[in-house]
Amino acid sequence: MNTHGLCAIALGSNLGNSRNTVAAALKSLSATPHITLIAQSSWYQTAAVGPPQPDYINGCAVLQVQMTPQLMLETLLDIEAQFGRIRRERWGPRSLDLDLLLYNNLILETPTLQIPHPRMRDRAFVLVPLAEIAPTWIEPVSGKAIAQLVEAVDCSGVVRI
Ligand SMILES: Nc1ncnc2c1ncn2[C@@H]1O[C@H](COP(=O)(O)OP(=O)(O)OP(=O)(O)O)[C@@H](O)[C@H]1O
Ligand SMILES: Nc1nc2c(c(=O)[nH]1)N=C(CO)CN2
Repeated sequence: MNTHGLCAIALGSNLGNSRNTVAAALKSLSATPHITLIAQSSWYQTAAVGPPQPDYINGCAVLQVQMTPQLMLETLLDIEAQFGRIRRERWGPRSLDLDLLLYNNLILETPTLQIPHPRMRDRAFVLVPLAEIAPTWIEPVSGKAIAQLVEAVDCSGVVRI
């Protein structure tokens, strides 16, 4: 049973005042009991992947947590709800999206939680900010470091702001 560890998370928003939302969400997470902010990336403006929609603001953080992966997911979903996310179409616009990317070197597959996040390896909007703060972290499914994974994706739509 994993009761504590180092997590990487991704933040994204493309509805409302996205810059304020992602910054406030990270502040709220950092102020949560049993969570300590270790590192935060810059914010990026990124071209939307999926259906046509406005650009996103994306970023990543590394957090030390004293909670299980499941409880960490619930914490992220609670904060999404607090920031008024309306769940609509898959991959559609959202006021706040929080994804649990990595938890130590854990591989976990349950119906409600998959770690590493299964789509992180293909997503420049995740890998570019994560490479800033955790380049040597090994993504355990591919066995590759974040710095290696970022070299394999097209980063042209990801601009630091
Ligand atoms: N590692 C993970 N991080 C966040 N949510 C996860 C993870 N693994 C599984 N999920 C599940 O995915 C659900 C959230 O799906 P959501 O609607 O945010 O998908 P999405 O943001 O549209 O797409 P994507 O998952 O590709 O970013 C959560 O309720 C959760 O149960
Ligand atoms: N650039 C970008 N595109 C996306 C994003 C995101 O965070 N950034 N999130 C999505 C749904 O999770 C779908 N598409």
